[in-house]
Amino acid sequence: MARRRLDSRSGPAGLLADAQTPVLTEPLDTLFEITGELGRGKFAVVKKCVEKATGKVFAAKFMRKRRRGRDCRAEVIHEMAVLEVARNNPRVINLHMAYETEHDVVLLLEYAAGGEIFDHCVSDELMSEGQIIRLIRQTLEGIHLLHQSNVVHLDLKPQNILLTSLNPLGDIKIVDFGLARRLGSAGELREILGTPEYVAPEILNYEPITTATDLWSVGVITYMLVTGESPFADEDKQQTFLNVSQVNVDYSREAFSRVSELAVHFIQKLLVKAPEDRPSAADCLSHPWLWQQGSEPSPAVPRTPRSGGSKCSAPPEDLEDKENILESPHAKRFRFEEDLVAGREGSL
Ligand SMILES: Nc1ncnc2c1ncn2[C@@H]1O[C@H](COP(=O)(O)OP(=O)(O)OP(=O)(O)O)[C@@H](O)[C@H]1O
Repeated sequence: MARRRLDSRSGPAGLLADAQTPVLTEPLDTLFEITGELGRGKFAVVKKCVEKATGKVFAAKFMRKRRRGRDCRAEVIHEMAVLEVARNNPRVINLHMAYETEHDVVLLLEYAAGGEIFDHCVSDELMSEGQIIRLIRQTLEGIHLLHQSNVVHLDLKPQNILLTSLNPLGDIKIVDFGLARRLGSAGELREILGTPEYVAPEILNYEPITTATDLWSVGVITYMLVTGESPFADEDKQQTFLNVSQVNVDYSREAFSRVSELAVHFIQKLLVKAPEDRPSAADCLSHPWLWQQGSEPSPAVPRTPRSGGSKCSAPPEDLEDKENILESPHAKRFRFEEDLVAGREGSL
Protein backbone atom coordinates (compact mmCIF):
# COMPACT_ATOMS: atom_id res chain seq x y z
CA MET A 1 0.00 0.00 0.00
CA ALA A 2 1.60 3.31 -1.08
CA ARG A 3 1.69 5.87 1.70
CA ARG A 4 3.18 9.29 1.98
CA ARG A 5 3.04 12.22 4.36
CA LEU A 6 2.05 15.63 3.15
CA ASP A 7 3.95 18.64 4.35
CA SER A 8 4.62 22.14 3.16
CA ARG A 9 7.11 24.59 4.54
CA SER A 10 5.62 27.89 3.51
CA GLY A 11 2.24 29.56 3.73
CA PRO A 12 0.29 32.53 5.06
CA ALA A 13 0.15 33.36 8.78
CA GLY A 14 -1.71 30.81 10.88
CA LEU A 15 -1.51 27.94 8.36
CA LEU A 16 -0.31 24.63 9.76
CA ALA A 17 2.37 23.11 7.55
CA ASP A 18 2.59 19.48 8.61
CA ALA A 19 -0.08 16.76 8.61
CA GLN A 20 0.63 13.30 10.05
CA THR A 21 -2.23 11.35 8.45
CA PRO A 22 -0.77 8.98 5.84
CA VAL A 23 -1.95 9.76 2.32
CA LEU A 24 -2.68 6.68 0.20
CA THR A 25 -2.07 6.84 -3.50
CA GLU A 26 -3.87 3.73 -4.72
CA PRO A 27 -7.25 4.28 -6.44
CA LEU A 28 -9.96 5.13 -3.92
CA ASP A 29 -12.50 2.94 -5.72
CA THR A 30 -10.60 -0.25 -4.95
CA LEU A 31 -11.65 0.09 -1.30
CA PHE A 32 -14.70 2.37 -1.43
CA GLU A 33 -17.88 2.68 -3.44
CA ILE A 34 -19.10 6.21 -4.06
CA THR A 35 -22.86 6.31 -3.57
CA GLY A 36 -23.87 9.97 -3.98
CA GLU A 37 -23.05 13.64 -3.43
CA LEU A 38 -23.47 15.24 0.01
CA GLY A 39 -22.52 18.80 -0.77
CA ARG A 40 -20.08 21.05 -2.53
CA GLY A 41 -18.18 24.23 -1.87
CA LYS A 42 -15.98 26.48 -3.97
CA PHE A 43 -13.09 24.04 -4.41
CA ALA A 44 -14.38 20.78 -2.98
CA VAL A 45 -17.06 18.16 -3.55
CA VAL A 46 -18.16 15.93 -0.68
CA LYS A 47 -19.42 12.47 -1.61
CA LYS A 48 -20.97 9.69 0.41
CA CYS A 49 -19.00 6.47 0.15
CA VAL A 50 -19.11 2.98 1.59
CA GLU A 51 -16.04 0.97 2.59
CA LYS A 52 -16.42 -2.28 0.64
CA ALA A 53 -14.80 -4.49 3.27
CA THR A 54 -16.86 -3.25 6.24
CA GLY A 55 -19.97 -1.55 4.84
CA LYS A 56 -19.03 1.54 6.91
CA VAL A 57 -20.20 4.87 5.50
CA PHE A 58 -17.83 7.85 5.17
CA ALA A 59 -17.93 11.32 3.66
CA ALA A 60 -15.15 11.76 1.10
CA LYS A 61 -14.12 15.39 0.63
CA PHE A 62 -12.44 15.80 -2.78
CA MET A 63 -10.26 18.91 -2.53
CA ARG A 64 -8.68 20.41 -5.64
CA LYS A 65 -4.90 20.66 -5.44
CA ARG A 66 -4.85 23.51 -8.01
CA ARG A 67 -7.23 26.41 -7.65
CA ARG A 68 -7.38 29.37 -10.02
CA GLY A 69 -4.15 28.11 -11.61
CA ARG A 70 -2.30 28.07 -8.28
CA ASP A 71 -0.85 25.13 -6.35
CA CYS A 72 -2.99 24.91 -3.20
CA ARG A 73 -1.57 21.82 -1.54
CA ALA A 74 -0.56 23.98 1.44
CA GLU A 75 -4.22 24.80 2.11
CA VAL A 76 -5.20 21.13 1.87
CA ILE A 77 -2.42 20.07 4.23
CA HIS A 78 -3.46 22.81 6.62
CA GLU A 79 -7.07 21.58 6.71
CA MET A 80 -5.85 18.05 7.46
CA ALA A 81 -3.51 19.33 10.17
CA VAL A 82 -6.28 21.31 11.88
CA LEU A 83 -8.51 18.21 11.90
CA GLU A 84 -5.61 16.35 13.52
CA VAL A 85 -5.26 19.03 16.22
CA ALA A 86 -9.00 18.61 16.90
CA ARG A 87 -8.88 14.79 16.84
CA ASN A 88 -10.03 14.48 20.48
CA ASN A 89 -12.71 17.12 20.14
CA PRO A 90 -16.02 15.22 20.03
CA ARG A 91 -17.77 18.16 18.40
CA VAL A 92 -15.44 18.19 15.38
CA ILE A 93 -15.78 15.77 12.46
CA ASN A 94 -13.21 12.99 12.58
CA LEU A 95 -10.57 12.53 9.85
CA HIS A 96 -10.01 8.80 9.17
CA MET A 97 -7.54 8.79 6.31
CA ALA A 98 -6.58 10.53 3.10
CA TYR A 99 -5.98 9.67 -0.55
CA GLU A 100 -4.24 11.53 -3.31
CA THR A 101 -5.39 11.40 -6.94
CA GLU A 102 -4.05 13.30 -9.94
CA HIS A 103 -6.13 16.42 -9.23
CA ASP A 104 -7.41 16.04 -5.67
CA VAL A 105 -6.56 15.18 -2.12
CA VAL A 106 -9.49 13.20 -0.73
CA LEU A 107 -10.23 13.41 3.00
CA LEU A 108 -12.11 10.38 4.34
CA LEU A 109 -14.27 11.93 7.05
CA GLU A 110 -16.72 10.60 9.59
CA TYR A 111 -20.18 10.72 7.98
CA ALA A 112 -22.68 13.11 9.57
CA ALA A 113 -25.99 11.54 8.53
CA GLY A 114 -28.28 14.30 9.84
CA GLY A 115 -27.24 16.99 7.34
CA GLU A 116 -26.69 20.70 7.97
CA ILE A 117 -28.41 22.67 10.73
CA PHE A 118 -28.96 25.20 7.91
CA ASP A 119 -31.90 23.05 6.78
CA HIS A 120 -33.53 23.77 10.16
CA CYS A 121 -33.06 27.53 9.72
CA VAL A 122 -34.95 27.63 6.43
CA SER A 123 -37.57 25.00 7.24
CA ASP A 124 -41.25 25.89 7.78
CA GLU A 125 -41.00 24.09 11.08
CA LEU A 126 -38.23 25.55 13.24
CA MET A 127 -36.65 23.55 16.08
CA SER A 128 -37.98 23.88 19.60
CA GLU A 129 -36.10 26.22 21.94
CA GLY A 130 -34.95 23.19 23.97
CA GLN A 131 -33.43 21.56 20.89
CA ILE A 132 -31.72 24.80 19.84
CA ILE A 133 -30.25 25.21 23.32
CA ARG A 134 -28.76 21.71 23.21
CA LEU A 135 -27.19 22.24 19.80
CA ILE A 136 -25.80 25.68 20.67
CA ARG A 137 -24.35 24.29 23.90
CA GLN A 138 -22.60 21.55 21.92
CA THR A 139 -21.35 24.07 19.37
CA LEU A 140 -19.88 26.18 22.17
CA GLU A 141 -18.24 23.13 23.73
CA GLY A 142 -16.58 22.37 20.40
CA ILE A 143 -15.45 25.96 19.91
CA HIS A 144 -14.17 26.19 23.47
CA LEU A 145 -11.94 23.14 22.92
CA LEU A 146 -10.72 24.52 19.58
CA HIS A 147 -9.90 27.86 21.18
CA GLN A 148 -8.00 26.09 23.95
CA SER A 149 -5.76 24.74 21.17
CA ASN A 150 -5.44 28.29 19.80
CA VAL A 151 -7.41 27.35 16.70
CA VAL A 152 -10.09 29.69 15.36
CA HIS A 153 -12.57 28.32 12.81
CA LEU A 154 -13.49 31.64 11.11
CA ASP A 155 -16.17 30.14 8.87
CA LEU A 156 -18.81 29.02 11.34
CA LYS A 157 -22.22 29.10 9.70
CA PRO A 158 -25.29 26.83 9.70
CA GLN A 159 -23.93 25.01 6.61
CA ASN A 160 -20.82 24.00 8.55
CA ILE A 161 -22.57 22.62 11.62
CA LEU A 162 -23.78 19.12 10.79
CA LEU A 163 -25.86 16.61 12.72
CA THR A 164 -24.98 12.98 13.39
CA SER A 165 -28.61 11.99 12.78
CA LEU A 166 -31.91 13.62 11.93
CA ASN A 167 -34.54 11.45 13.55
CA PRO A 168 -33.97 11.53 16.47
CA LEU A 169 -32.04 14.76 16.25
CA GLY A 170 -28.40 13.83 16.92
CA ASP A 171 -25.33 15.72 18.06
CA ILE A 172 -23.48 18.46 16.22
CA LYS A 173 -20.24 18.04 14.29
CA ILE A 174 -18.27 21.07 13.11
CA VAL A 175 -16.86 20.79 9.56
CA ASP A 176 -14.92 22.82 6.97
CA PHE A 177 -11.66 24.03 8.47
CA GLY A 178 -10.45 25.64 5.25
CA LEU A 179 -10.42 29.13 6.77
CA ALA A 180 -9.40 27.99 10.26
CA ARG A 181 -6.17 29.43 11.58
CA ARG A 182 -3.80 28.91 14.47
CA LEU A 183 -3.51 32.08 16.52
CA GLY A 184 -0.27 33.48 17.82
CA SER A 185 2.07 31.48 15.57
CA ALA A 186 3.02 34.11 13.03
CA GLY A 187 1.90 37.58 14.01
CA GLU A 188 -1.55 39.05 13.70
CA LEU A 189 -4.26 37.66 11.50
CA ARG A 190 -6.33 40.15 9.59
CA GLU A 191 -7.41 39.51 6.07
CA ILE A 192 -9.47 36.34 5.83
CA LEU A 193 -12.94 36.75 4.41
CA GLY A 194 -15.88 34.39 4.81
CA THR A 195 -19.45 34.55 3.51
CA PRO A 196 -20.88 38.15 3.55
CA GLU A 197 -23.91 37.54 5.77
CA TYR A 198 -21.84 35.62 8.38
CA VAL A 199 -18.73 37.80 8.42
CA ALA A 200 -17.84 39.65 11.64
CA PRO A 201 -17.31 43.44 11.74
CA GLU A 202 -13.58 43.13 12.56
CA ILE A 203 -13.03 41.16 9.36
CA LEU A 204 -14.71 43.89 7.30
CA ASN A 205 -12.55 46.49 9.04
CA TYR A 206 -9.27 44.56 8.62
CA GLU A 207 -8.87 44.55 12.38
CA PRO A 208 -7.08 41.73 14.19
CA ILE A 209 -8.92 38.42 14.22
CA THR A 210 -9.23 36.61 17.55
CA THR A 211 -11.29 33.83 19.09
CA ALA A 212 -14.07 36.43 19.52
CA THR A 213 -14.69 36.28 15.76
CA ASP A 214 -16.10 32.74 16.17
CA LEU A 215 -18.39 33.97 18.95
CA TRP A 216 -19.94 36.50 16.58
CA SER A 217 -20.78 33.54 14.34
CA VAL A 218 -22.42 31.71 17.23
CA GLY A 219 -24.66 34.78 17.65
CA VAL A 220 -25.60 34.67 13.95
CA ILE A 221 -26.25 30.91 14.01
CA THR A 222 -28.41 31.17 17.14
CA TYR A 223 -30.37 34.04 15.61
CA MET A 224 -31.03 31.95 12.50
CA LEU A 225 -32.14 28.85 14.40
CA VAL A 226 -34.45 30.87 16.63
CA THR A 227 -36.04 33.18 14.02
CA GLY A 228 -35.53 31.38 10.71
CA GLU A 229 -33.98 34.63 9.37
CA SER A 230 -30.40 35.62 8.65
CA PRO A 231 -29.79 38.72 10.82
CA PHE A 232 -27.65 40.74 8.38
CA ALA A 233 -28.54 39.36 4.93
CA ASP A 234 -29.92 42.01 2.60
CA GLU A 235 -30.60 42.65 -1.08
CA ASP A 236 -26.94 42.96 -2.04
CA LYS A 237 -23.48 42.45 -0.61
CA GLN A 238 -22.91 46.17 0.07
CA GLN A 239 -26.08 46.50 2.15
CA THR A 240 -25.28 43.22 3.96
CA PHE A 241 -21.80 44.53 4.86
CA LEU A 242 -23.35 47.82 6.03
CA ASN A 243 -25.80 45.91 8.24
CA VAL A 244 -22.89 43.96 9.75
CA SER A 245 -20.70 46.98 10.39
CA GLN A 246 -23.60 48.88 11.96
CA VAL A 247 -24.81 45.75 13.80
CA ASN A 248 -28.23 46.42 12.36
CA VAL A 249 -30.31 43.61 13.88
CA ASP A 250 -34.08 43.15 14.21
CA TYR A 251 -34.85 42.22 17.83
CA SER A 252 -38.57 42.85 17.47
CA ARG A 253 -40.99 40.85 19.59
CA GLU A 254 -42.53 39.31 16.44
CA ALA A 255 -39.17 37.84 15.39
CA PHE A 256 -38.67 36.31 18.86
CA SER A 257 -42.26 35.48 19.79
CA ARG A 258 -41.61 31.72 20.18
CA VAL A 259 -38.59 31.88 22.51
CA SER A 260 -37.72 33.18 25.96
CA GLU A 261 -36.29 36.58 26.78
CA LEU A 262 -33.06 34.82 27.76
CA ALA A 263 -32.56 33.72 24.15
CA VAL A 264 -32.65 37.34 22.99
CA HIS A 265 -30.24 38.31 25.75
CA PHE A 266 -27.82 35.55 24.74
CA ILE A 267 -27.78 36.69 21.10
CA GLN A 268 -27.40 40.34 22.09
CA LYS A 269 -24.29 39.51 24.10
CA LEU A 270 -22.65 38.00 21.01
CA LEU A 271 -23.72 40.36 18.22
CA VAL A 272 -21.58 43.16 19.62
CA LYS A 273 -19.29 45.16 17.37
CA ALA A 274 -16.17 45.28 19.59
CA PRO A 275 -14.68 41.76 19.75
CA GLU A 276 -13.27 42.42 23.22
CA ASP A 277 -16.80 43.01 24.53
CA ARG A 278 -18.04 39.59 23.43
CA PRO A 279 -18.03 36.74 25.96
CA SER A 280 -15.70 33.81 25.30
CA ALA A 281 -17.05 30.32 24.52
CA ALA A 282 -16.48 29.35 28.16
CA ASP A 283 -18.30 32.49 29.34
CA CYS A 284 -21.21 31.70 27.04
CA LEU A 285 -21.51 28.25 28.55
CA SER A 286 -22.41 30.02 31.81
CA HIS A 287 -25.30 31.89 30.27
CA PRO A 288 -28.57 30.99 32.03
CA TRP A 289 -30.37 30.50 28.69
CA LEU A 290 -28.27 27.38 28.07
CA TRP A 291 -29.21 25.88 31.42
CA GLN A 292 -32.83 26.80 31.80
CA GLN A 293 -35.30 24.16 32.88
CA GLY A 294 -36.79 22.18 30.02
CA SER A 295 -33.77 22.35 27.72
CA GLU A 296 -32.55 18.99 26.46
CA PRO A 297 -29.49 17.50 28.18
CA SER A 298 -26.37 17.00 26.01
CA PRO A 299 -24.63 13.63 26.04
CA ALA A 300 -21.52 14.17 28.14
CA VAL A 301 -18.25 15.21 26.52
CA PRO A 302 -15.43 13.27 28.22
CA ARG A 303 -13.91 15.49 30.86
CA THR A 304 -12.26 15.00 34.25
CA PRO A 305 -14.84 15.01 37.06
CA ARG A 306 -14.69 17.90 39.46
CA SER A 307 -16.92 19.10 42.27
CA GLY A 308 -17.77 22.65 43.25
CA GLY A 309 -20.50 25.27 43.19
CA SER A 310 -21.73 27.31 40.29
CA LYS A 311 -23.57 30.55 39.74
CA CYS A 312 -25.95 28.93 37.27
CA SER A 313 -29.23 27.21 37.92
CA ALA A 314 -28.56 24.03 35.96
CA PRO A 315 -29.53 20.41 36.63
CA PRO A 316 -26.77 18.76 38.73
CA GLU A 317 -25.33 16.45 36.04
CA ASP A 318 -25.19 19.28 33.51
CA LEU A 319 -23.62 21.54 36.11
CA GLU A 320 -20.69 19.20 36.44
CA ASP A 321 -20.15 19.24 32.68
CA LYS A 322 -20.17 22.98 32.59
CA GLU A 323 -17.87 23.42 35.56
CA ASN A 324 -15.27 21.25 33.88
CA ILE A 325 -15.44 22.98 30.58
CA LEU A 326 -14.78 26.24 32.42
CA GLU A 327 -11.44 25.04 33.71
CA SER A 328 -9.55 26.98 31.05
CA PRO A 329 -7.09 29.42 32.66
CA HIS A 330 -8.24 31.95 30.04
CA ALA A 331 -11.87 31.70 31.04
CA LYS A 332 -12.98 35.13 32.20
CA ARG A 333 -16.37 34.71 33.84
CA PHE A 334 -18.91 37.03 32.34
CA ARG A 335 -21.36 38.32 34.90
CA PHE A 336 -24.53 37.50 32.99
CA GLU A 337 -26.74 37.71 36.05
CA GLU A 338 -25.96 41.39 36.75
CA ASP A 339 -26.28 42.15 33.13
CA LEU A 340 -29.64 40.45 32.90
CA VAL A 341 -31.04 42.56 35.71
CA ALA A 342 -29.96 45.69 33.82
CA GLY A 343 -31.44 44.24 30.61
CA ARG A 344 -34.83 43.62 32.22
CA GLU A 345 -34.96 47.18 33.53
CA GLY A 346 -34.47 48.46 29.99
CA SER A 347 -36.28 46.90 27.04
CA LEU A 348 -35.05 43.97 24.99
N1 LIG B 1 -18.58 14.68 7.10
C1 LIG B 1 -19.64 15.03 6.40
N2 LIG B 1 -20.79 14.32 6.44
C2 LIG B 1 -21.88 14.68 5.73
N3 LIG B 1 -21.92 15.77 4.92
C3 LIG B 1 -20.81 16.53 4.82
C4 LIG B 1 -19.62 16.20 5.54
N4 LIG B 1 -18.69 17.14 5.27
C5 LIG B 1 -19.26 18.01 4.44
N5 LIG B 1 -20.54 17.66 4.15
C6 LIG B 1 -21.48 18.40 3.28
O1 LIG B 1 -20.75 19.02 2.22
C7 LIG B 1 -20.86 20.46 2.32
C8 LIG B 1 -19.56 21.10 1.85
O2 LIG B 1 -18.51 20.68 2.72
P1 LIG B 1 -17.38 21.70 3.17
O3 LIG B 1 -18.03 22.91 3.77
O4 LIG B 1 -16.41 20.98 4.00
O5 LIG B 1 -16.78 22.05 1.73
P2 LIG B 1 -16.01 23.38 1.25
O6 LIG B 1 -15.72 23.24 -0.18
O7 LIG B 1 -14.83 23.58 2.12
O8 LIG B 1 -17.11 24.45 1.45
P3 LIG B 1 -16.95 26.05 1.33
O9 LIG B 1 -16.47 26.36 -0.08
O10 LIG B 1 -18.37 26.51 1.59
O11 LIG B 1 -15.97 26.47 2.37
C9 LIG B 1 -21.23 20.73 3.77
O12 LIG B 1 -21.87 21.95 3.94
C10 LIG B 1 -22.14 19.51 4.07
O13 LIG B 1 -23.43 19.73 3.56
